[in-house]
Amino acid sequence: MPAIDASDLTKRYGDTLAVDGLSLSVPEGTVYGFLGSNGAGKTTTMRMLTGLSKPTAGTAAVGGAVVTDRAALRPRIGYMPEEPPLYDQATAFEQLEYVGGLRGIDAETARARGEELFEALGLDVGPADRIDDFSKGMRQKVAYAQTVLHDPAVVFLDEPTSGLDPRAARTLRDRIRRLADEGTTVFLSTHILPVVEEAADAVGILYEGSLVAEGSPDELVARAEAGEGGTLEDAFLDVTSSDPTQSGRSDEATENGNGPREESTLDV
Ligand SMILES: Nc1ncnc2c1ncn2[C@@H]1O[C@H](COP(=O)(O)OP(=O)(O)OP(=O)(O)O)[C@@H](O)[C@H]1O
Repeated sequence: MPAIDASDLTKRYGDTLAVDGLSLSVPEGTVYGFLGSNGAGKTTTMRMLTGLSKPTAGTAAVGGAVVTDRAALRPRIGYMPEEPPLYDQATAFEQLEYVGGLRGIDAETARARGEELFEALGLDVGPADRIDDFSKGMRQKVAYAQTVLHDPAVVFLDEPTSGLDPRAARTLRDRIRRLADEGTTVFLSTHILPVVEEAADAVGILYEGSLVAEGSPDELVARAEAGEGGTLEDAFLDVTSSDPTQSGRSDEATENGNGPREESTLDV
């Protein structure tokens, strides 16, 4: 059974078709790189796969739980959104204790696991160090630690390395790869293509709500016929262009206008 199994997943906001009949299958213990231009529907897809947004149509199961069954889904997944929820007034360890408490993990276990994770991530924090004094990179590492604290089967990461310096980005990328090598499935959305190129087993490219290309990074590069030295960026630009002279699928350029985002988190 795939770790992520989505069939015809669709989300409509009024006239905006944010995700249009998306089907994908991600095997256990692999990293799936999820790419797409701004507004392509990546966050909407992740919100549906993590039970935060109800699909307009279609079905999906993650870690064996259907996404509409939030009670079954919650313990099996970890989700690090683009702007992770952190309490500025808390210390890094208090943050993990709090999140652990929500997950049924006692404070002592959360603290011990936090120590391990922080060490692995190269995050040097003392027990009194508060999150509001942390750099962006330090915050991202705390956010990552709280996402994997309960050892979920499937982890969703939205731009985990954005704003990180090269060393911090590499540390996180290596952790992501290691997670998958240890059996966790990772769904990784990012605009930073080298991260996907190095960490992902498979890549899906979303364009105006539809999956327009899928394969290993090497396959996508080869398919883009980018020639010697082609990169995932060439492949990405090739399948996400609405310019008929630049894209092999230009005649499919959609009319799904990307309307303004409603300021609402209550879109279930
Ligand atoms: N709550 C909402 N209400 C109305 N429209 C929305 C809502 N959330 C997303 N959309 C619309 O759905 C489309 C897809 O948005 P989404 O945020 O999923 O894209 P994305 O690929 O994550 O973009 P980015 O890379 O910029 O984060 C956009 O047209 C967006 O305006």
